[in-house]
Amino acid sequence: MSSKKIFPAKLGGTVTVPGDKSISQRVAMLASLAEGTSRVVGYLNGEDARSTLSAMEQMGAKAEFKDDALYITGVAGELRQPEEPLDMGNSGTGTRLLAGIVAGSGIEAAMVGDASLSSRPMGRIRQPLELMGARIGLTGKKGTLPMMIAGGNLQGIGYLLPMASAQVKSCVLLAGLFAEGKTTVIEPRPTRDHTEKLFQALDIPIQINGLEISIEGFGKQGPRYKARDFFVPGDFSSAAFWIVAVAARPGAELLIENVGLNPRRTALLDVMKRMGADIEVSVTEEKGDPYGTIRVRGAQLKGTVVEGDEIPNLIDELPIIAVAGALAEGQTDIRDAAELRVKESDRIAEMVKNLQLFGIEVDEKEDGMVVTGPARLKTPDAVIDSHGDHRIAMSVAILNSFSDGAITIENVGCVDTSYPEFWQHMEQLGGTVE
Ligand SMILES: O=C(O)C1=C[C@@H](OP(=O)(O)O)[C@@H](O)[C@H](O)C1
Ligand SMILES: C=C(OP(=O)(O)O)C(=O)O
Repeated sequence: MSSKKIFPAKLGGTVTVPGDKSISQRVAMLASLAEGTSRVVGYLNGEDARSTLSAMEQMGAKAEFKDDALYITGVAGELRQPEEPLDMGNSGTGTRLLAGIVAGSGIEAAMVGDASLSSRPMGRIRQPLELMGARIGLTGKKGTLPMMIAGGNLQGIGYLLPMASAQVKSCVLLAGLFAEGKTTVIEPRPTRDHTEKLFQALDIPIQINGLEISIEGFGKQGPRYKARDFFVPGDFSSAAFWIVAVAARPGAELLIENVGLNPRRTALLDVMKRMGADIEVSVTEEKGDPYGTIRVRGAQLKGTVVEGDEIPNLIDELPIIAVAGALAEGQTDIRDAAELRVKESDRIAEMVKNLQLFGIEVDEKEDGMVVTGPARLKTPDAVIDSHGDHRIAMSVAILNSFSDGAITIENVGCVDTSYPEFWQHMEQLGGTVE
């Protein structure tokens, strides 16, 4: 089990974060279904993106990395039945989105994953996929993996999402590509819209009317569209760690280039500005999934409330927002975020426990937490276990950069799922990691 020792440090400088995990995985799936070869620049070289790509290769797509780009040759709508179970590793996004595609096609496939993924709820995709006519078996104890999918002959449905989840929304829309008739999903709150943007880029007919999204299915022969080139911007969720590390330290400065700026992903910037951070954004490309540059100058932060419609647009940033809360003056109150309990770990329980180890005052709530700062950090003697959750490992590493002693974080291999260069970038920005 790998571990890292993190020393206190004032972080700052210039960094380019690796490709967006959500966009990379959607590009892998959609380019694999296309007719012809797509050239993809910026594809994330992380484990989640790799397991999704391997699953597509098992079903007939061809993928090759050449001269800094990924070339994906698609199956023109007709997936091949995989001979082995699809191993989705640690990826909730890969599993839930791909389940929609497999259910839509006429093939049968099994999906498996690591211990963390095998504890995450899959009933949320079984319900709409069964309503469309697929057969889904969840053989795990509590509606969890392994999953058996027998697809084909789907009918379009109208579906009101029971929770704000871009994964469930995208699963239904991807299955809808293969259905007879129209599929409509209605979201309770706006969530990331990368699937919709990629459908538009590929000229797949999609109608978006506020929170209601519809597509006309291609029917059981599967979707027919041509390959194209894709650019994957840097992952805002990876940039978030450095944004908080610098925003919370008066005098520090940071420049992040070529980073995704989709407004359904960047609510952290609004939160940080409310907390008093000095942040400037400049958009390089507005079309499709926007991206550009973020400049941050550190300040003494103050507490805020994070709740409601903001939550889905910063869902993966909540562990690092809890860290910002610990460094800010007054209370930071995170609400409406019960979904955090079913991520790679129970992120509410894990962050509460970890903040308490540093001596920070924090109250656990069913759907969030209240953190009181500014904390005088007490470097824990104990080693901290990430419990296999990449965002917990990286958040604790940033928190310790504000401490006055070294800590050891155990079980850090998980960081490779989304950000393999994280430790190297920490050193590049002035940190010391052993
Ligand atoms: O659609 C996506 O790419 C994602 C959606 C979110 O999950 P939910 O849809 O479960 O909220 C997010 O937490 C995950 O990291 C990526
Ligand atoms: C929740 C996450 O990913 P996934 O659901 O794809 O495993 C994440 O990256 O924080």
